[in-house]
Amino acid sequence: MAKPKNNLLPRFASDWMAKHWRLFALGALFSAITALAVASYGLMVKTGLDWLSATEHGEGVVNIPFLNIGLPSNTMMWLLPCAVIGFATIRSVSLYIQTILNNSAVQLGLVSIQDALFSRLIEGDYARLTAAASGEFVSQFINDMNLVREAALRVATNLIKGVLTIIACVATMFWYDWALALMVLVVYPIAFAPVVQIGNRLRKVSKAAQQQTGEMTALLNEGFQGGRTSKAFNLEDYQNARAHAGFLERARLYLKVLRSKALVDPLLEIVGGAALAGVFAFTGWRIMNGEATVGDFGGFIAAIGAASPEVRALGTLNSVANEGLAALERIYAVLDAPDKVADKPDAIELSESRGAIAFEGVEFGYGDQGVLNGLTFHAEPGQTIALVGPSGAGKSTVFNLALRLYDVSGGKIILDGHDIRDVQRKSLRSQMSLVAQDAFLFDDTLRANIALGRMDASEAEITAALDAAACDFVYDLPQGLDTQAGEGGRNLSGGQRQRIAIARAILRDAPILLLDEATSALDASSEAKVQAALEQLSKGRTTLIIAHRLSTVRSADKIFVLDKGRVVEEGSHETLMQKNAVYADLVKLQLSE
Ligand SMILES: Nc1ncnc2c1ncn2[C@@H]1O[C@H](COP(=O)(O)OP(=O)(O)OP(=O)(O)O)[C@@H](O)[C@H]1O
Repeated sequence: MAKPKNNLLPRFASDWMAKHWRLFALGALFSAITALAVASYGLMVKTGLDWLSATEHGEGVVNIPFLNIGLPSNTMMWLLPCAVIGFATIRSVSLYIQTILNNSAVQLGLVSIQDALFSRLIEGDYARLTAAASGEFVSQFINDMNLVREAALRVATNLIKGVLTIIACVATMFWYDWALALMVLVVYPIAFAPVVQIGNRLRKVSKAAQQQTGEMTALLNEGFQGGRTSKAFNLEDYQNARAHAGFLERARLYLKVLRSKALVDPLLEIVGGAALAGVFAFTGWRIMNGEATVGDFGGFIAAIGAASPEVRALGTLNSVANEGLAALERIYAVLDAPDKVADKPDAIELSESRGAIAFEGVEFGYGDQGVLNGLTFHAEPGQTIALVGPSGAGKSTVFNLALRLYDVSGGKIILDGHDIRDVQRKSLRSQMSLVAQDAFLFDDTLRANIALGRMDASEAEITAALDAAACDFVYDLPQGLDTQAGEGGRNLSGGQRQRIAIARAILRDAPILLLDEATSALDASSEAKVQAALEQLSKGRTTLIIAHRLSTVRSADKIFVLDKGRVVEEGSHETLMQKNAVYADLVKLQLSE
């Protein structure tokens, strides 16, 4: 269950930011120094104006605020410019240090969020990964992180500096003229109410915009990956139209966000103008009555001038923070989503499986529609079992369930006498070696892709696996085993990818082999070699084979013919041929092709 939204900020702070409190605290210290340096401008303007008007009236001594000492006019000539330069230098240096400190703290926090989000997705339910378009997760890492970064930075940078600058400026304003300061203090909060409202609205709009960004990323991904099909079928117009609709929607949502955001600055502008007008009128009247000096007026204006950018930054900070909160909501929704497939607290760790697998009355469906409907079959240790049947019968689903990528909705799967739901998933999967239909490779070297089967394999073991899987093509590549596989293995042909995936499975040396159309993309001569290697490999291991080409499963100990998620026939090749029913028909059909 996702936690309530109002928990987000404290959770965000304690989960990710609190551990970097030292950096934030130092950042806050430098923020305070910056704020005081900014507020000092008001005092210097007041002193400067009082000095100028004293000099104009022939007075030789100027009173220095706070210090309450009088300084000769000619000392002020050099002291005031030096003070201005000194405070400006302090302000610049502390601003720089504060920016670096806050950025470092936020960036480190973001690394932890990205680590947590990525491992949550990779280690969590497989169903979650396949349910959403891949672009949506990519977008979370890029766009949502940007929004969180922006919000956290603005809070760290502007909040303390802004609040302290405003407090210091307001304090000096009260010191110059309390009545005037009171007037300004009343106007600003009233003007701030709509700014806060805008921020709240932004949070909702921004959530929709971020959602759409995810869909957009998925659409672009699909567009680029489907380039071959798109060209072959002249689908450029179709692709352009889909992308255009996405871009338009993106622009619409962006403008919706902007319409709210763009209101903030003009609103604050009006407030600033009104405040200035009020100050002119009020101070003019007070100076005329001899209750204030020109220096007070100048200092007041300077204080408003110093506070205004901070007030404005706090106004836009609210919008940015709300956009960040919307992103945070999406991030926590992923982090908090419970896993359907999880290890029980007392789950057993399997050390070395014997390889006795049994599906007993297994029921399963990805959605409402049943895919497996009471599937029952057994594989004894060391046996080779073939699963054949029409497309969509549920054969690959059997592997998904054996690996516990999903849990059965009825019946059970037993491995060595244990219901696999009672076994730790990692230890279950380490008993199995899968060669999948799509033979996925990572964009790393071929050597690394093979070694992923067993991280501690030696070079000699890798070479042996390479030879057993008939990967002789590797030696013809200019960079041999150091060749980069490309995204998903796109630098290799389908058959080459399949052989590398087989080499990886050979190296894994697991007691159970799952071969899903493992040799379907191979040419006849490679297939014969790889087939021989797989037969050698399957000796002493339980092997489940899915194959459409029935010639590859003749030597299986037992063949199960699946249809609509249940076994409709079983036996060896010979018995099934003699039976002359479903399997025999499939074989005859293939022979006649
Ligand atoms: N991730 C998924 N989400 C929803 N439905 C799915 C998913 N994977 C498979 N299916 C559906 O489950 C059914 C069985 O699919 P499965 O891949 O197990 O069949 P198969 O027998 O291996 O087919 P083939 O021989 O074509 O590979 C199909 O109707 C398919 O549409």
